[in-house]
Amino acid sequence: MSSENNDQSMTNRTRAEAGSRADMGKHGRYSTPPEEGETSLFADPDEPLLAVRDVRTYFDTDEGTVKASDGVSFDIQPGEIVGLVGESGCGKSVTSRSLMRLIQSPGYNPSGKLNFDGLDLMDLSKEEIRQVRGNRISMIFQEPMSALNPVFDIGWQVGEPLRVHEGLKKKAAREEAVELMRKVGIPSPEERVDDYPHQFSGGMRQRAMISMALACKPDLLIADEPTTSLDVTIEAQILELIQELNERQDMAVLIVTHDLGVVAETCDKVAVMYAGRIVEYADVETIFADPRHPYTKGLLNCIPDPRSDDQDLSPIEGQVPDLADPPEGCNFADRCPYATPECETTDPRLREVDDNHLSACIWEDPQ
Ligand SMILES: Nc1ncnc2c1ncn2[C@@H]1O[C@H](COP(=O)(O)OP(=O)(O)OP(=O)(O)O)[C@@H](O)[C@H]1O
Ligand code: NI
Repeated sequence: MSSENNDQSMTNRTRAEAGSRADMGKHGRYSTPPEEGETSLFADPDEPLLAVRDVRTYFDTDEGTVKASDGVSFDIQPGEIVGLVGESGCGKSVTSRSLMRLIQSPGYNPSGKLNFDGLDLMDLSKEEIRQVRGNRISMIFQEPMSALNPVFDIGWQVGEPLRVHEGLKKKAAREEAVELMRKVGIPSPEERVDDYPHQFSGGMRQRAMISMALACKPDLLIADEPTTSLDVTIEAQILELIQELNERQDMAVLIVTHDLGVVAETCDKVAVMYAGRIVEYADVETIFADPRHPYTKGLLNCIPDPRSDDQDLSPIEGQVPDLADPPEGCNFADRCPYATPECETTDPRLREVDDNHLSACIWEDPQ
């Protein structure tokens, strides 16, 4: 991994030089697109827990190839909470599921590199990836019933990863399940351990799913809209729980959400996704204080009223491009108030516009 990092800083330096030679316009410096196959992100990269590089998740369908994720790159450092945010249909769930190789649809055609602590997850066999899933990387979903089986009691299910990955016997796994349930705030866990999922409320099911995901102390938890189906009070409690576990266990979290409020409250870093691509990536303060990509600026201009029920991000005029037939240049150009003729023809790639701040706009600071 360290040799890769050296390569990264070299290619970034080359890119910075290319940028400084280029024109200055009213939107700041114009970037020379990096060479195809260049995968570096930061000039001074830390050692990430997960390095996602140029991940493409294509689906071959009758209507053509749907490019649900199209060259996605970002890092997750150990113990950090990263938010993956964007409008509905932009590819957040496909991206997060592809990290765990969970997609099994016909026509599924992935590529790219997923370096997790020295393992290339893309290259692992089915058996090897099973060893990682639920053990070193766990996932929780919006709808807990999709992860919980209605015919087994909660204790059996929470203890399952311990039986599978750590070889615990039934009794020991059940005892451990009670402790895990206690840890996530399920009251009277020694009694509730025998309940079935339908006997749990929505919030308690979400807690049960989290306790199952945490059983093997994963290094990374992927949470896809973990609070979307919950009311605001329960949502706050679950987010607090995720943050607490992140701190206590030094567990990194990728939290997928369309809610910028969730991002502001919980995340250290933010990856903004638009039409299958990461368009901006920076720490949370920077994203809110100094957004560079016009799509991020658009999202922030339209933060919905917190008192309203409608928290969807659909404020920017125009339509998301057809992922089966994306435009030649920037795929946000036709909705972008700052677009210039160059934007129609140049495919913008993610590049460093400031220290640890990436944007996929050809302009460094459009305004
Ligand atoms: N199996 C599949 N075959 C073809 N297209 C698919 C498949 N799965 C997802 N897609 C398409 O990929 C795109 C991204 O979907 P995805 O579910 O990742 O979006 P999302 O950002 O998670 O949206 P939401 O916020 O609504 O959950 C969508 O256009 C979707 O129709
Ligand atoms: Ni989704």
